[in-house]
Parts: sequence; C-alpha cells; structure tokens
Amino acid sequence: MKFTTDEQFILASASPRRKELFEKLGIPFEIMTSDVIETTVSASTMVDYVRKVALLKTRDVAKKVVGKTLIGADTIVVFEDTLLHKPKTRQEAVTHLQKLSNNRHQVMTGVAIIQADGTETTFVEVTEVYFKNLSQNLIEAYVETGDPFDKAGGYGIQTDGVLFVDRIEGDYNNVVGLPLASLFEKLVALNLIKI
Ligand SMILES: Cc1cn([C@H]2C[C@H](O)[C@@H](COP(=O)(O)OP(=O)(O)OP(=O)(O)O)O2)c(=O)[nH]c1=O
Repeated sequence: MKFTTDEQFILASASPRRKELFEKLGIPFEIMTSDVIETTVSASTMVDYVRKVALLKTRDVAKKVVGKTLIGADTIVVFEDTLLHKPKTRQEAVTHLQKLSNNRHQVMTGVAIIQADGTETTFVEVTEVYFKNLSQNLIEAYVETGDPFDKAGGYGIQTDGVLFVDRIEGDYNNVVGLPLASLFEKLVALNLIKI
C-alpha cells in the first residue's frame, strides 16, 4: 500500500530486515545508522532496557540531522529473564539454541520515534515464541550455516530458524525486528502519515 506524508523519514537502523519491512508503508525514507554500544544501558526490566536502547540509538542519529522524523529500534531475545545476545562464537550460538529448545522465550523490540520538533515517542512490542525440541545435530548443522551470528538469540525466524518454531503469540514481524503494524498505528495516531 502507499500512504502519504509531509514528513521526511529516517530509519535509524543498519538492519536490512527493518528496511524491507519499513518499505511496505510505501513512503520515502533514508537510512542512517548509529554507533551506540548497547551494553552501556542500565535498566530495571528487559522492557525498559530495550526501550532505552532504541531511544539511545535513535537520539544518536537525531543529533546529526535537522527537520526530519526518525525511527529506530532494537530487538532482544529474553529467556528466563536473561538476555541472549547476538552470539559471538559457535559455542555461544549452540548454548543459546540449547536453552531455547523445547522452551518458551520472548522477543522484544523497542521502537523510538523522534519527530522534527524533538518530541519522543517509544513503545515496546513483545512476542512469545515457543520452540520445538531441537536435536544436537540440528543445532550444530544450523550454527554451521553462519546464520545465528547477526541475530539476537542466535536464530532467524525468517531464515532456517523457522524450522524450530512450534508457535508464536504476537506479531511475527516483531521477531524479525520491526513490529510494523504497531508502528504504523503509532505513526497514524501521531499524524505523521495519512491513510
Ligand atoms: C530473533 C530474531 C532476531 N533477528 C534480528 C533482528 C535484528 O536485526 C537483530 C537484533 O539486532 P538489533 O541490535 O536489534 O539490530 P541490528 O544490529 O541488526 O541493526 P540496528 O541496530 O542498526 O538497528 O536480530 C532476526 O532477524 N530474526 C529473528 O528471528
């Protein structure tokens, strides 16, 4: 679909998956990326953490532009109240997937919108994901593909990780990295895009 807007949008994200999702709104936008190190953020809950990281990333890009509307996001995978970061080693990827196997976890995406006048809006979308029982062979074969390494939690639901999923509760696109339906709703409510 195509919507209209008077705003100049910047998607503050290096993620090709977010770009692809945002393109579905049919409005023009540019991409700019931030260099914020996510681990410097402290928060009392995971929801608060991911909201703050999204806001920091987006503010970092906002410093460099004038008169534009920015959208930034951060996605985390939470298992038993702990963060499963993007794995740095094969062993870490295997350990993540062993934890997720036959279990439930949450994928949370924090989204920040910073308007041209500086107004900040944030929200966090949570999707519950239930994994099937994963054999050690399957985990190792998947890690061997290299797919886990740029992904929170060490899997991609849009790639071969789809084979692990028993069911989800919530927005699928939130797991991929951008809760597009909720973002759309917010942008309309803020009068930043028109139907
Ligand atoms: C769980 C899961 C995560 N992911 C991805 C989404 C995010 O891109 C990534 C989490 O990293 P993020 O730090 O949220 O995003 P990013 O580093 O890719 O991009 P930027 O910070 O510039 O916005 O994990 C998937 O692609 N599929 C999945 O199923």
